[in-house]
Amino acid sequence: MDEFSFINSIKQSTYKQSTLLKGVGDDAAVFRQSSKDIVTAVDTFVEGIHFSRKTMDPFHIGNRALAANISDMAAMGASPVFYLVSIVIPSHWTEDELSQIYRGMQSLAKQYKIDLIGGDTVSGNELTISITVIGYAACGKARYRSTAVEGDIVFVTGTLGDSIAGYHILMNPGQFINKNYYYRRHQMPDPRVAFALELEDLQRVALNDISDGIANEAAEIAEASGVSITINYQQIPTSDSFSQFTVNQQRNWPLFGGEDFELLGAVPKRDWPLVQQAAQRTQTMVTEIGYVDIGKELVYLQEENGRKPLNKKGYTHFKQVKL
Ligand SMILES: Nc1ncnc2c1ncn2[C@@H]1O[C@H](COP(=O)(O)OP(=O)(O)OP(=O)(O)O)[C@@H](O)[C@H]1O
Ligand SMILES: Cc1ncc(C[n+]2csc(CCOP(=O)(O)O)c2C)c(N)n1
Ligand SMILES: [Mg+2]
Ligand SMILES: [Mg+2]
Ligand SMILES: [Mg+2]
Repeated sequence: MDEFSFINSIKQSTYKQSTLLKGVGDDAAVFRQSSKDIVTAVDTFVEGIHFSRKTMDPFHIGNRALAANISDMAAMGASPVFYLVSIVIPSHWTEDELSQIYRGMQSLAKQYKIDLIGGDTVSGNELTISITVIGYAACGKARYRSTAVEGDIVFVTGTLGDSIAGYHILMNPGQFINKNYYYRRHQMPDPRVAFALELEDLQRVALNDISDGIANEAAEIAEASGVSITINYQQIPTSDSFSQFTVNQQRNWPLFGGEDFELLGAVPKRDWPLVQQAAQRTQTMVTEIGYVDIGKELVYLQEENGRKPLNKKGYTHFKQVKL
């Protein structure tokens, strides 16, 4: 199959979004929007860095690549509407595998009613998928990392550390409880869009999605807002069967593991009940894990024996730490 028949094979025959004027098939896509704020992001997914053939099937690769981008929309309080896919394909990938990658994306796209409106196809050495996502936020309601204020409650959705646990089990096959749960959390994470949109009535909520681990993500909120954040270690939510992992893994994974694609947020105390109601309406678990303080843009970890600065350790490209 050549580049052009490949593009034809992945082109949607109809589009779901009524604002689209031109999708795949010209030099660029066109959509018209006047009443919403447009939110856009791009994230790249590379073989050997974000996945290997051991950790993901082609379907998961597509699904996970798009999920990471949709998660950035959730973190902005935006509803995803369009995506563009730039793909670098090594020659050994078969037509069937490529079509599975696109099926993985399409299944999420169907769930979120989003359209593939463009992209680029190139041959190359490492399978690389770079997805640009476009979303809409209600005017003035995009959520920024820079809006946390002293006295806010810090919360997180879901449970943390599951994705790296899934990765660990995939890489070290053996006796583990709830393997399929952990695989799913690593291979097909659920972005928290519904929950984030349900927060629309809140005047202020700082949000960040957890791609690199809460230590890093909390630091991003602290730096952007010019505040410090204290996380209470005991309150960090983990899944029921997490106790099967070693003491070190149980400690490090929820803080530094990353790729959970849960949301970390900060809201005024008075709005915490509204956050809990939004969580209930969208069947999302939400846990208070700390608070915002004035201070030096630092993150602290509170434990029984006191409070210490939490290193910005986590997944950082070019600088890898072993967990
Ligand atoms: N190469 C780049 N050129 C221009 N802007 C960039 C580049 N890389 C990142 N950015 C910008 O830096 C900011 C932070 O990006 P970052 O990728 O850390 O966020 P993220 O997508 O939430 O995290 P992750 O990539 O871990 O999912 C964003 O505004 C992003 O658009
Ligand atoms: C094969 C393989 N090796 C390592 C990892 C771990 N990993 C890779 S990227 C990343 C952070 C998010 O990246 P980004 O900042 O680009 O969003 C993490 C935790 C993996 N998933 N698969
Ligand atoms: Mg990014
Ligand atoms: Mg993000
Ligand atoms: Mg991202």
